[in-house]
Amino acid sequence: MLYFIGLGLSYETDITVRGLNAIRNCSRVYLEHYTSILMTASLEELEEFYGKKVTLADRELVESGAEEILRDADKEDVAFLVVGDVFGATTHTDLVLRAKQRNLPVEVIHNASVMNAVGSCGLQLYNFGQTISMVFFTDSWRPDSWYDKIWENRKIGLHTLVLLDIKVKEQSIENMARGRLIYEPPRYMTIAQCCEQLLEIEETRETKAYTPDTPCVAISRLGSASQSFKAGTIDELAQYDSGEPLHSLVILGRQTHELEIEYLLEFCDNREKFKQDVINDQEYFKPAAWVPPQEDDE
Ligand SMILES: C[S@@+](CC[C@H](N)C(=O)[O-])C[C@H]1O[C@@H](n2cnc3c(N)ncnc32)[C@H](O)[C@@H]1O
Repeated sequence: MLYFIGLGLSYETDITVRGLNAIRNCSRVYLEHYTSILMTASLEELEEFYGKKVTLADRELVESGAEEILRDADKEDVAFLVVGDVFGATTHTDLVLRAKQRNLPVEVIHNASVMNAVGSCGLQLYNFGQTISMVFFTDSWRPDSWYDKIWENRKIGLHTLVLLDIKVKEQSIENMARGRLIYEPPRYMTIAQCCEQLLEIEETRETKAYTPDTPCVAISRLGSASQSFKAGTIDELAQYDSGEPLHSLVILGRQTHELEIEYLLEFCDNREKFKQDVINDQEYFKPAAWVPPQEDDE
């Protein structure tokens, strides 16, 4: 059996009882290690807790060396662990499909994901639109296809969850070109970096999917003892020190409910200003008034 097991958001003990039991019967255990990190447990702590050796699976192993992970999964139990939920990142459906194409038995054991735990900032999950990923800009690569998705979400009044890039095993261009397997220290995008990139692309596009005054909420270290939320405009959060990773951002939609706003007021510096920012943003993005179709009198 190939088990895909979600680990939850933070602690080694966030795993479900069913997930833990499955791991204990596995002959090989892989931990996916490029889309997210378990914030409060090291590899050694996980190994001790499971009583098993755990192999870190980087992007190369999962995408190019998948055969190694799938090997003999019809004869023995193998576990592929994912921080959060298995399907909280888009990449893992590919591995599930490959296993199914080889007729390997697959079982998924779910867990909490940033995609649902984000509700603890007070915004209702039912009011979210498409999630976007913000990648680190480089001098020559500043992708902005996410901008259109924010625009689409905001046009129909929905919130946008922005997941922030992490680079845990990255080679410099020079080391890559020279074939040297030397990796840069891990990097995690901060809320301020994300907001600066949002502002830069709005300045280039100028179609006002959002403005510097659009209200947002910064979500840091969700599910850990130090989880924190900060509500403010994009401009304000571009100055915010979000601390240790991991971080996500939510750009508010126009349909923000008054209970959602009340919840968010706990997390802002100036309640009156934040309320006014929400009203101004809603006014700005208000859809054109509905005009009934003209009756044809003839
Ligand atoms: C590609 S997603 C993977 C999500 C994961 N599989 C899950 O289901 O939660 C990784 C990104 O989600 C966000 N994220 C994940 N866990 C988080 C947490 N505990 N607090 C805040 N943001 C988090 C960060 O932006 C991180 O870079």
